[in-house]
Amino acid sequence: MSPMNAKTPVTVLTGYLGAGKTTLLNRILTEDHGKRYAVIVNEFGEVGIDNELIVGADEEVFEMNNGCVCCTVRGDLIRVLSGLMKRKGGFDAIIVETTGLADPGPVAQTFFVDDDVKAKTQLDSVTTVVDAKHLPLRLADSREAVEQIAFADQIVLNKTDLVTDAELKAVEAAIRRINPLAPIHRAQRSNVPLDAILGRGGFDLARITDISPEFLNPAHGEEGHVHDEDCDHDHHDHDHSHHDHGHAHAHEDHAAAAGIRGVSLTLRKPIHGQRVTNWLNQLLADQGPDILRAKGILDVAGDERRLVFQAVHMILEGDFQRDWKPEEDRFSRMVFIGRNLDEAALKAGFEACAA
Ligand SMILES: Nc1nc2c(ncn2[C@@H]2O[C@H](COP(=O)(O)OP(=O)(O)OP(=O)(O)O)[C@@H](O)[C@H]2O)c(=O)[nH]1
Repeated sequence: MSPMNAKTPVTVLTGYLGAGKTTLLNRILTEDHGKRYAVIVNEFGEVGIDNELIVGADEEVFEMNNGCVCCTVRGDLIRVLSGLMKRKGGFDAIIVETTGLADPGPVAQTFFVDDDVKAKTQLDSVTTVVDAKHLPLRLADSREAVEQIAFADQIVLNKTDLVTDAELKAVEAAIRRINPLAPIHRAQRSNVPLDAILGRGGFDLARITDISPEFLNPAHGEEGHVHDEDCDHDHHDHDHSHHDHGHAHAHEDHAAAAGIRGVSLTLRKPIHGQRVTNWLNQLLADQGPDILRAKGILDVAGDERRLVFQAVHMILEGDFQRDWKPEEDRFSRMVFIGRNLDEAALKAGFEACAA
């Protein structure tokens, strides 16, 4: 399962206007890490201050042949990536910075769909930079801001210098409600350790348990649970201290206003492989436009390996990966992030897939 080491990892960097993406990018480009990064910036026709960076991409989004409006890819990005991959020597990694108002969906889907891109690159993560001070406002007024959090494999919670500890916890709680899965890295001036965010395989479920152990653990509680110190660890990041549960329910309404939230489901019985595949395919076909992201690790009856899957809207990919370890507690878990999610129906559908 690792043809991926031949592929160049790509980080999609997203985040609302002014969140700190360029600050992070500058750190990536100037720190002494001995790696060669190519940066692709999409400028939406503006001449931005970003244009010293390596390559520009035009906004060119198209629908895929299946006619689903949620399935779009970036033609410009495919061309720029293909061009980069042909360069002699290549790059250790590629960063795609999207502008603050972009929907990360089409960018992420590009990596699943185009054969050439798929053969040569590997989406490492969608990394979203969030402004801790302004997030509450953005969640209330900007659908893009909510979607960027929903799509994230990991989140850089920046500008923590501008908020109190209580505000910070409230912001984390609001993020968790939308995206129960993505590790949150607190930062000032985007000073997150680069090795904590790049090359972590955040998009690839093979490593998801390394990154967010809570993903495989039984749920701590109901929807809206604020993770405690056992959750959300990034093992390289020592400045996290979640000593309490923050009870920041005042922010619930913001995410609710955009209607996007995360639902996570756990089943402690082996799953019937074909049944779960059929169910997921049907679910995504019916609700793909509303389901922004889904991820899961499944204990399939009769197989010693963990089945992992990952979806962006309707595009679903799944793979048997490493064996369950003998001492490992086996169970199946999936997370859906989207709007209009019917938790009871999802739960019933999932449970019906038991072997
Ligand atoms: N106080 C404070 N300011 C920050 C921090 N990080 C970045 N800034 C400032 O916030 C402003 C925006 O940062 P950028 O890195 O340009 O943000 P961006 O996300 O690239 O913004 P766009 O290109 O507009 O989408 C700049 O003036 C930064 O100096 C931080 O942690 N704390």
